[in-house]
Amino acid sequence: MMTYEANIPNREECQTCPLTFAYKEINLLYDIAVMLTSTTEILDSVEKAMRKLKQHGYLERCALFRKKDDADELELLNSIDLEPYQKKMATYRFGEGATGLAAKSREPIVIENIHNNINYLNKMGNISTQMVSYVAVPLLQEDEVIGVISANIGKNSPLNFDEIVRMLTIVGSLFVGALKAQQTMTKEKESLSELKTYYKEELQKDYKFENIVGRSTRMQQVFGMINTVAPTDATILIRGETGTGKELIATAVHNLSRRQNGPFIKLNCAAISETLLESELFGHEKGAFTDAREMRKGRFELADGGTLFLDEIGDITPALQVKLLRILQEQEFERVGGNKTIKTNVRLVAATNRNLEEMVRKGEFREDLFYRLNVIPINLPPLRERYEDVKLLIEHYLHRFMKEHRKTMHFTKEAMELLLDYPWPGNIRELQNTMERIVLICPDGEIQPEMLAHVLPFNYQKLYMQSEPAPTPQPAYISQPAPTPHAEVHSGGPMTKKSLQELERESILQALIDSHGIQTKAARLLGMTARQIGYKIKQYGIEI
Ligand SMILES: Nc1ncnc2c1ncn2[C@@H]1O[C@H](COP(=O)(O)OP(=O)(O)OP(=O)(O)O)[C@@H](O)[C@H]1O
Repeated sequence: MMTYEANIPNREECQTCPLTFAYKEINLLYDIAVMLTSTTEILDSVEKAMRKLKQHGYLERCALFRKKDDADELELLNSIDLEPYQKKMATYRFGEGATGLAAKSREPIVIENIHNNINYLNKMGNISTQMVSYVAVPLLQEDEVIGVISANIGKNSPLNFDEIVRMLTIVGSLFVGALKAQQTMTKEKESLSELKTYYKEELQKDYKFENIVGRSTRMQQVFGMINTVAPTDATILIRGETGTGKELIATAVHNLSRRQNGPFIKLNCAAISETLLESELFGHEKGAFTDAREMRKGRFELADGGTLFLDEIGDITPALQVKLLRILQEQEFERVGGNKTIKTNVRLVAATNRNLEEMVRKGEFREDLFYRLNVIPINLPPLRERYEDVKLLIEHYLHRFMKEHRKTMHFTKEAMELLLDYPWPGNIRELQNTMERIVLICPDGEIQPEMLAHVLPFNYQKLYMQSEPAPTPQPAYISQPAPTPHAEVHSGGPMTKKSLQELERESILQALIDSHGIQTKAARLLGMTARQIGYKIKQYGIEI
């Protein structure tokens, strides 16, 4: 690093030559700028810069404050000459003392004599008589106060107040610029590592076609359909209750299509607000709204050349339905806040567990959009309608989790019957979670029915364990003929839709009791998502 300090005279020495003095200032600022840009340890460099300013006799006790995110309050970011206990006290509300006043008024505050000025609060105490003045300069970014830089000025400072204010303004902006650059870098690093984790998780998911279990006629029909339509670019609408494998099937469609080497991008339309959803779908231009500091591509743009999976499509608002229709018809759109038309080549796979036809009838979902989406409908049956797959899935997940957790176990006939008779209201997701819990909780060896007490909803076991003799494995269909009353569940007879729903209601109620009314906890116990349990609580009119 170059320094230009040698042979440069003090102000007294160069009264006749103010330019030489200015050069000295410039060189000092140059050194600080180089220091800040040549490291990633910005706060260390800030401190070094403060010491340099002190060395030159310009400033003492220099301090950099930043505005808190959630309050009009300043907190100390870095300083020199302060003890830890003094640093703790160094917070100022906007308007409080000279430092707070600088933030509030957005103007530099100069206190000529700190020893007789009420605005100098001396919060940190221990001020020497050598320090006579105090200067606090607000730091602005895009017209917002983001902090304050301050310093005490000794009796012998070679600079006058104007020069000190100028010096602090320049140094403060250098500090802020460097800190901002570091912040952006950290954010980018974080989002890169999030992306890495995301892709790692995605890779770990069992998205390979051979991992999609299903020997039932209904699932065989689904597989046949996927094989036929995946290679085309047709829009697909996957229908099915929660946890029936809609996302898994969407991924299979992508992997079997000509777009398999392109991106597979997904978005759950129910999880976010309308404004956010619009910007997630179409992206936004810089400045489109308050938080839009940078341009961001939306999912339609990111999925260019690949597949976009829109889950919970039934949840989008009428305004967004119009925009979606346009993009489906014309394959073009504009980012939020922009007027440039962007072309995209995306294959859409949508999914929902809502009754779109009824929504169309009620005027809640556009009919034209419905037909655009419903080009190829794929209906995924719930587990209760494909009883023959339950055993397969139990075995599939038992093996998978045994391998994952390095355990060896098998079910007794009775334990398997208990699982087969359970209605699996949360479908495959619930079954999968239950199997992992079983593998984790049960010891190696034989799994007895009693051991399942901790993994199946309490009410189900109560119903089941009471039944004597042990029920024979009967399919728990709603499609069973001859509905039988609830009590017959105890004797192992087929469950009626009513008894199944009652069972589900009771399981949910029990889980809510077990989790002291905390829905997310109850959902976890049942292998459901918070949204699913919320929906069921509403459906069954359960009061919390
Ligand atoms: N046929 C299947 N064979 C094996 N595992 C499956 C099958 N279908 C789904 N799964 C697994 O069940 C879990 C739930 O599946 P998925 O997320 O695809 O359901 P979903 O219908 O999209 O759920 P939601 O409606 O809640 O979004 C996933 O872990 C998935 O791997």
